[in-house]
Amino acid sequence: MTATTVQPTQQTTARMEQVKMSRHLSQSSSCTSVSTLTTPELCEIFYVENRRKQHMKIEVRLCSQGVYLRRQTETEYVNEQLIPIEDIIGSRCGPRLKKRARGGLSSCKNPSETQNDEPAAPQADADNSAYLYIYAYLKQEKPLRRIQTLRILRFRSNSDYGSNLRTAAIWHRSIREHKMRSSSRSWDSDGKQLLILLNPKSGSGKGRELFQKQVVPLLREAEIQYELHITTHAQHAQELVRTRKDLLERFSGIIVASGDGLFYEVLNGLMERMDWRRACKELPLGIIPCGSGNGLAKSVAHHCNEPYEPKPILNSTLTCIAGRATPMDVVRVELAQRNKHFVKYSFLSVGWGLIADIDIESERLRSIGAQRFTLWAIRRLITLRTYHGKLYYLPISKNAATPTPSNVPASTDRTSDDPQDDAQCDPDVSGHLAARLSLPVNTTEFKDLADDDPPDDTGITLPANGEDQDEDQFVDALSMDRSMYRQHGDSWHSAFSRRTAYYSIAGQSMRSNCSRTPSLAQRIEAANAQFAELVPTGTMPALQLPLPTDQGWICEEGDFVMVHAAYTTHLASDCFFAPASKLNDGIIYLMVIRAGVSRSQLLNFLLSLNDGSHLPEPDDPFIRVVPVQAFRIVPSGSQGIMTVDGELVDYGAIQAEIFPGMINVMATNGQ
Ligand SMILES: Nc1ncnc2c1ncn2[C@@H]1O[C@H](COP(=O)(O)OP(=O)(O)OP(=O)(O)O)[C@@H](O)[C@H]1O
Repeated sequence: MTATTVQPTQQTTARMEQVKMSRHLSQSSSCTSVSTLTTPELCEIFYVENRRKQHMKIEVRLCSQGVYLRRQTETEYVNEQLIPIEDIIGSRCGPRLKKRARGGLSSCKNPSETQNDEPAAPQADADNSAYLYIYAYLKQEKPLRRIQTLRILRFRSNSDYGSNLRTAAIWHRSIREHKMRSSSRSWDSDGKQLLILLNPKSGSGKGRELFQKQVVPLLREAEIQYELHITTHAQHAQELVRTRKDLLERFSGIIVASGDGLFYEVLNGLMERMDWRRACKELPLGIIPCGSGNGLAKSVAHHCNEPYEPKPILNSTLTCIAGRATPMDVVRVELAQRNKHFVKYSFLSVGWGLIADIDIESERLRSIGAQRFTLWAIRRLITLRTYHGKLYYLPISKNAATPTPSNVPASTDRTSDDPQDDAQCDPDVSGHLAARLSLPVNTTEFKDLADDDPPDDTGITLPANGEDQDEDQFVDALSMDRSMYRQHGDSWHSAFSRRTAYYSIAGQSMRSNCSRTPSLAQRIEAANAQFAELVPTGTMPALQLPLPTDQGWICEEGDFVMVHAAYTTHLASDCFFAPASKLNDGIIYLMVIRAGVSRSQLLNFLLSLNDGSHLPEPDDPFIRVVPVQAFRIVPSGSQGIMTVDGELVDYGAIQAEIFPGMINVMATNGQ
């Protein structure tokens, strides 16, 4: 018979198979209701038999908050569980899956292949049931972690597989619709896909394998279509993002499966596009940490109150596929390189002195892993260097007008304003739900049976980490798009050539003085307007020009052990550098350490970086943290190390200015 769950009077027979519960079949009646939402609430009764041979009735409801399970034994004891819709990453319906395949199937496929990925109908004499697999990663606050959970519903009311599948498909579709409503973004809307860029050389060089084992199964469970590109050389990702013509038409977001270096390439590739403004607004960026530092991935997890360790790749993938995005600040960095000036866009840090030295010089010890930082820090402390130069900064003031590129979305994080979010985060939501559904209140938490239950072939022993994945399919998917097109205006990548055209200087515009005819003036106006569209214009004068004296700029000259600017909480996953930072606060945290600081104080500072307890006392004469919106460093001499987002740049004058909320990053608690 057909269990069309939208008919209130219809009787259904159904069965649920659930974690480590033994199989049993029984008749049940259906209860159904139609919510005020377009997507109906679904409700069915399933039966299982527990280990003590007790028959248990399980009511399963699907509503906008999630999947609600209420279990009742013959003695009327009731327990319940709500699997929140935001913790469900996807579902799948079809014939019964082999046990190994449930936790994550196969691997990435060609998009055209995945279109036809409908499960094959079973043989005539085989099981005619259709199964619904619901994949969830339940968030637990204390300790903060995600618990992998699979619920399997078995539909077998009808004698033929097709009818059972249709019933299961109604549930599958409804879960998808509720999920799309709750997440507010859908990575596959308008037939778009996610673009995933993977650096096979990042970190320990196992990025490709880790992606295949940990990321692919989750993408599969979430039914996310994607196009994977594996970089073959440095700058590859930047070139691809800069030149790909159909980037916005084809993709709904970009995920970087790598370290911070590849994210830096992607950000700069986006900013070098003629349509950078639209790209920043419409293409959220995600990070899956396969590198050695992984400062951004840890900062995003911190921002979202998501777990990171011990499974950073799995946790970050869940964040990327949650279907939300939150604005993040970007810093425009202008630097000199062989007498030319360049602009780079940064999301993490600018470093001069101690930490930049340790980061870059310890590269030669890369083979020993993260301990290279500790070893080199000791060496640097013994042979402590100081650098002479000038540091200019513009402190954050309430009245200060931080540059906001026009048309870039307002930098408001709507997390806490969203009433739906509040409802979803409410730990008592299941109790509320029970009350709303007029359920008994003497409930306890719904628990799976103990782990030591012998796993049967319907039980769930997770994770199944893709052991059955097909290596060939994976290789097939590694297509590399080499389509290139010439951009208009070659010169616009260079800040120098931009400046020779039209460049805003501290509120004024540099224009040709020989414009006597109105038509020329109009042309200049038009060109200026066009230029304003091409690059984000800030408030700082160009690097070689003096800073204004009347706008609150402060200058310090002297010997420095370090000046390190950060705009995310973590510089690396174990370096909680700027604890007060928010992804979208428009603040650069400038850590300044002056010469004269004792070695013991420095050692203490470095050792405390991992938990954020390194911050100085407010009256510390040597170490200070200054919240600024822009700064400039002019080092004396030509020997030293400077980094932008951990990448080595030419040593010399450098300046930076923050653009609040210029890009969007994938998050679990954003818009
Ligand atoms: N196929 C490749 N071969 C060599 N280098 C590459 C390749 N693809 C990208 N790169 C470069 O490798 C650099 C480092 O990459 P990435 O940041 O991903 O790893 P990492 O340095 O280990 O991590 P982190 O930056 O978090 O410390 C990037 O700057 C990028 O330009």
